[in-house]
Amino acid sequence: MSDELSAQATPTDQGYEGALRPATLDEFVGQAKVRKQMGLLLNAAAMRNHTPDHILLAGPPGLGKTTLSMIVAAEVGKPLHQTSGPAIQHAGDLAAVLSALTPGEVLFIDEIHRMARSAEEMLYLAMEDFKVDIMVGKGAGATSVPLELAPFTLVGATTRAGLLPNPLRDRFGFTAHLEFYSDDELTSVVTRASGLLGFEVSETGLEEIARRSRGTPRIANRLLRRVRDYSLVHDTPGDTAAVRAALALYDVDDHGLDRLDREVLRAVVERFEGGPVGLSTLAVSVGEEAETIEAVVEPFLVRAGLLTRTPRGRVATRLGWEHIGLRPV
Ligand SMILES: Nc1ncnc2c1ncn2[C@@H]1O[C@H](COP(=O)(O)OP(=O)(O)OP(=O)(O)O)[C@@H](O)[C@H]1O
Repeated sequence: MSDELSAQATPTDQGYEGALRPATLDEFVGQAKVRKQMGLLLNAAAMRNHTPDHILLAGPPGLGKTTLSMIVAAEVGKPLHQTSGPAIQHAGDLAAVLSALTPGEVLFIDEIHRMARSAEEMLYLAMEDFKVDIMVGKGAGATSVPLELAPFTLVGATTRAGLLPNPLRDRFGFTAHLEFYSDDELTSVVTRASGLLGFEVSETGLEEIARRSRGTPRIANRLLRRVRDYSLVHDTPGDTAAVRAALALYDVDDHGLDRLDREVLRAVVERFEGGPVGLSTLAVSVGEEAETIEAVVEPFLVRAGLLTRTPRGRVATRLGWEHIGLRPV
């Protein structure tokens, strides 16, 4: 990028995802029940001058878990310390993170279901009593030393709440289940984002983007940025025609299915005669991780009424067959 351009371009100009992130609960679109529950918990803690209770945020990717963790830190006016389950592979890793926390700091652990078991058990005591037992020395001479921690608020995020052991899940004072967003909510998301980007899009164009964003704000903002690129390169206004042309270029169909969604649905219909088919068999047939299919693709296909999950496996619905252009056998 040329120097003068890089000097002028701000993160918002660049349209980086983070630059569009809501900074307060008021700016956070949708999830009305979660916002009310979270607002109550934060206000009550502030009135008591206490650190808020620990919060678990569960839901598919891109629905606002990281955003909410940042909002919690902003609302309590304390620093946010971010890490992730995969980065905590030993109890020592967690002890280092916890002992560095200052009073009232918010600790965000993304993908908390992927933390090492030894660290998980250390977290139980830390969450409940703000202390950890550190093993000092090795072998017969090893001793356990209690370490007092500063009071903190843990915000855990997971796309697989079912994988969390009960002792960990039970220690969260509040669990928020983030749902997919409605088309109207996503229209608000992209209306706000287009204003931040200074990119004017017609109302019907914004509604079209929202309708094809798989119920997910991250995707809505990403599609908006692609339409913005298309509009710039082709020197065309952000109207419905530009939206449709840009989304066609990026293989997003009328219902918001992307290439992988269609591949999975087509595999169930054509290779497994509509199902039932098991998750691992389906994952192998499309060359994807089972976790991606289960956490990203399926929740959307099920919500769109194209696929159902049965005890015997995944089954395509009549709508699913028709979406592929076939009739159920
Ligand atoms: N409720 C919302 N209102 C407006 N924008 C939102 C909302 N939720 C998410 N976004 C936008 O979507 C982007 C992705 O959200 P975020 O990173 O919080 O998702 P996530 O659930 O943490 O995803 P992952 O599980 O992949 O970490 C944010 O940068 C933000 O711009």
